[in-house]
Amino acid sequence: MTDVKKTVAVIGNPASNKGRGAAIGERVFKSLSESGMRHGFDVIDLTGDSFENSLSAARAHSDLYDYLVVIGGDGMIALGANAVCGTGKPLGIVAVGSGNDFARGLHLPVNRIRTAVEGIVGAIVCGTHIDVDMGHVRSLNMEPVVQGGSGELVLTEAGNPVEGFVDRYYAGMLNCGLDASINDRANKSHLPGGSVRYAAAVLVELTHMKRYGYHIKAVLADGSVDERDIISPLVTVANARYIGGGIEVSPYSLLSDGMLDLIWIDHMPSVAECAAAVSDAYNGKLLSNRVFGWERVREIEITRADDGDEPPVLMADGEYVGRVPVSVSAAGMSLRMLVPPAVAGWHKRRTQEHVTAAIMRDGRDPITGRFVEA
Ligand SMILES: Nc1ncnc2c1ncn2[C@@H]1O[C@H](COP(=O)(O)OP(=O)(O)OP(=O)(O)O)[C@@H](O)[C@H]1O
Repeated sequence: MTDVKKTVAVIGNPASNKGRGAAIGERVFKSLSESGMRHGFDVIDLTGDSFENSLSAARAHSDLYDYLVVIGGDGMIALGANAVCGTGKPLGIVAVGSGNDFARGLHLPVNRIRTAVEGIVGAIVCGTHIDVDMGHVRSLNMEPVVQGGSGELVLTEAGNPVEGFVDRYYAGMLNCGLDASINDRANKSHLPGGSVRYAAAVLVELTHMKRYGYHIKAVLADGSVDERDIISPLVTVANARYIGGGIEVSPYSLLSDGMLDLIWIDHMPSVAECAAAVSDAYNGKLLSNRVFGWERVREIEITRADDGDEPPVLMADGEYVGRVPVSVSAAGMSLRMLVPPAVAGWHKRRTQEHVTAAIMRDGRDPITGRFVEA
């Protein structure tokens, strides 16, 4: 490290895990502070009493720190990403949530606090980081604002809905249909373990799928525009690969390609097709299944189609976002992540060629996304 003393800001989630989150936060703070004494950096705590307050503190005090470390699940990573995206300040993560899908996709330790802290210290000392893409979702109209944790409307003192524009980055996926309902059900479940909750929610939600009406206008990888209605139970705009504690919904996602992956259910699936899709989702072959459409997009507008049901409240990284109409774009290489040298090396090795090989294996055309007929 250089002679100028650096500062690491830490943000935990004291409310998580029935209060265990506070103890985990203290443990990480203590451990990082001890390393700081050895390696010459300071540690400060910017944890607030809510998601919004922690995010505001991270933004308002950005001049006080050189690195931000968040402790928790995908929601906390979204908090960190929205605080430092586009600033060049590296984000470290101690993944101790219920899903931890972004950390999993990055090959970072999951639910291993000591290893995660050692990795962060190693990255600071060695100066290793990787730059990754983010999804960026913005409202096209002023809409009622929803609470991130519950999806309930935010009300004025007089009880009227507060209106505003969504403008946020997401690391994992923007869930616009059945996938948002699954996420919602899993969040409210009392079953033990994030992946068990998610799998149970998948099975329930598959039994009453709706035909949501979306109109999409997407700019594809080659610059061409795809505009049409999609009447479907599921539309997802993925930046990263996993959701629900390890379900690989977007196996072709590459965090350094400046693209997002649009995935949707192409036709109402039969029971047999649903069963095949569930099994494919756990072995990385979901998109070999003809129930799903896939397209690689640079940006996309999602509005309400004349036909179909009203899409639910959208979710991103397990948090409620707001309703369509929205525009979504890839913010290429906009988030700098603190990763130890071994993880930085793994990312260099996962290239476009690997992804293209998986697309061809699944029988799709890498440009159009359509299945290539034999
Ligand atoms: N300081 C805080 N006080 C209270 N609640 C918070 C605070 N920070 C975040 N939250 C809430 O915690 C939830 C997200 O927690 P987190 O991402 O750590 O865990 P998780 O949901 O178990 O993880 P995963 O998304 O990986 O399943 C959100 O609903 C968020 O609004």
